Amino acid sequence: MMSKSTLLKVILLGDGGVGKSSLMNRYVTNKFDSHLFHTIGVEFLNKELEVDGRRVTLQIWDTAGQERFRSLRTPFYRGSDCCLLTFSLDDGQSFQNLANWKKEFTYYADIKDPDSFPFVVLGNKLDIPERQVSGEDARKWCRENGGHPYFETSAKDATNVASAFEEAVRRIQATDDRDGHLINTDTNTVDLQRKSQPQHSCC
Ligand SMILES: Nc1nc2c(ncn2[C@@H]2O[C@H](COP(=O)(O)OP(=O)(O)OP(=O)(O)O)[C@@H](O)[C@H]2O)c(=O)[nH]1
Ligand SMILES: [Mg+2]
Repeated sequence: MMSKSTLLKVILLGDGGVGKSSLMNRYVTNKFDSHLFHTIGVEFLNKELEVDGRRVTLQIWDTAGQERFRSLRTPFYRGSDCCLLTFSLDDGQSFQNLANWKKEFTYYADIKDPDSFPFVVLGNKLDIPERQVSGEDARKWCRENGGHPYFETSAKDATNVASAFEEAVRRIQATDDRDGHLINTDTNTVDLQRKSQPQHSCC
């Protein structure tokens, strides 16, 4: 008999060029492309993993960070179980914009209680020596904006990428254990007590 696997939707948000697609590709396919094209709209990839003895299917949604694609990405926010707010450590403006990304997500995903929603913050491109954002400033922002976990990652050399996605799963599980839940991908049954339902829409 197959064991149960839970489907979890995590969404990567952040300015164009911070490395969202690269983080997803590194995690799912273990590859890195130094000349990746900007994303248009959204794309997603699935990854099976086990966290603390529980099997999950992580559905990672990668969105277009450029402002001109705003209307193409926002319809896909609903049903997210966790939001990965991403900036680049060599780009101070992308860090400044985290608050806007959080606001955009909270509005379009229709999050009723942002304080208890699992956000994880990623400072990417750790491998680049010219930093514009210190770990101290990033941690301070996370502390003051809801106590979000913070990871410094490099999609290029794979630093902390798996740990960041695993933390996303832990945060979701902690929230779900509190609220009651879930979707079972083997039986396709839905627990109607769950607050947010994953959606499987596509363009
Ligand atoms: N040095 C370094 N370069 C990276 C890293 N992650 C991504 N890049 C590069 O940064 C550029 C932008 O990366 P993407 O993954 O396309 O960025 P994105 O956030 O998906 O951008 P949009 O799709 O426009 O929203 C690419 O040339 C990547 O190769 C990293 O960790 N280190
Ligand atoms: Mg992209």
